[in-house]
Amino acid sequence: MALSKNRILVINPGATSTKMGVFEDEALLFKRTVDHSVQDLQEFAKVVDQYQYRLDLALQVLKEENIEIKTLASIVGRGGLLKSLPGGTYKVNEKMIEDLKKAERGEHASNLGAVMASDLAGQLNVPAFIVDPVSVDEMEPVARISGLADIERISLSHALNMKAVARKVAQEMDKAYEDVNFVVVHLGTGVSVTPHKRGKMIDVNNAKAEGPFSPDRCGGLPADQLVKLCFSGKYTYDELKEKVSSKGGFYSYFGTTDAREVEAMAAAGNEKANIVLEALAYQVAKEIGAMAAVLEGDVDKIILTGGIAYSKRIVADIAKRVKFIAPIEVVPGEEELESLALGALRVIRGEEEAAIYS
Ligand SMILES: Nc1ncnc2c1ncn2[C@@H]1O[C@H](COP(=O)(O)OP(=O)(O)O)[C@@H](O)[C@H]1O
Ligand SMILES: CCCC(=O)OP(=O)(O)O
Repeated sequence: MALSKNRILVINPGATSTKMGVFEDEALLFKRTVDHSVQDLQEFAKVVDQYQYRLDLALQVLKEENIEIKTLASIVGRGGLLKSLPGGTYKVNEKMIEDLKKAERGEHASNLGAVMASDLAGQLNVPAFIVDPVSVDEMEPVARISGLADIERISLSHALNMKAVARKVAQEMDKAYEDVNFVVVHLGTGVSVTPHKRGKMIDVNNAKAEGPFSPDRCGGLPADQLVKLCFSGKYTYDELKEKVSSKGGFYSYFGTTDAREVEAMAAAGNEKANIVLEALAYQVAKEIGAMAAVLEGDVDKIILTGGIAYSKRIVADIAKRVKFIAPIEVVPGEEELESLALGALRVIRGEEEAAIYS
């Protein structure tokens, strides 16, 4: 088989799934989502320990799709919790892999994207990239002040999907991303609410630690009660860290991170499920209001994206509270795989220079 120059494998490890696909230039050859239940992942103490499990699944999918790995011209992974950096396409290098393996900025499945891409690319002697990692940081100085001198607010978000969707919506308005103001909300396993001012994400609730709760995270908690819980002797450091970052939100109330299951419970008359669903929409709406204030009310559109944006009920519950701010555009699901492939293509074609992580 002739080697295709631009056959690109993209790998997006998320909290509850590994999404992957193969593109030939812009054309999608296939896309697959392998879901991981809490039970599947509970034997791994750290995210990096999931490496072989997720890699084997990815290789199995390639086999099932009849893609020979030697035909790949490059591999792109979702970028993880790296140092704060500007958006763009980055060549995977040793420093990046070292930082991700150490998980100094925290544990998240996206930390595996560059590691998986780098190992496969190394075997094939082709380049590996990441695009718009979760640590893209375009916050203005005022947004970094937390209110406690020991703590600085940081930017961790679904930057890849939010920027891709924002660009697409701007294009549909016949405008450039750099000419509009949006509040973009990613409703996934984590939730990001971001004001995009003329092409820059000038603030964001850190999707691992602040803002609304989400399917597996608690979001911002009342500080004094959290401090009390930390020193209650009920939990170790690791247990409490896991509780707030992957066993909070829907999971803490219902033992599932699947919004569809919680909706089904509410529809069957479960009152707790009903109010927790309403609370998610309520908290997201409050955060949208806060980010509209960051934009001084100059908001062209509010964009709702991510898996939960498929939920008519949650979207309607958010919309009724924020529709006074700006028109709402719903773009359910995500464009992460396409955005990863396009980011690599721009570099392969010489349209953009790959940034270097250092
Ligand atoms: N049709 C749907 N209706 C409601 N929720 C959905 C639907 N499809 C997916 N979801 C929910 O979206 C969440 C995952 O969103 P996704 O954007 O795929 O997450 P991730 O952030 O892990 O990429 C899960 O809670 C899932 O239950
Ligand atoms: C850390 C920000 C990105 C994020 O929360 O992704 P998931 O929703 O996939 O966990």
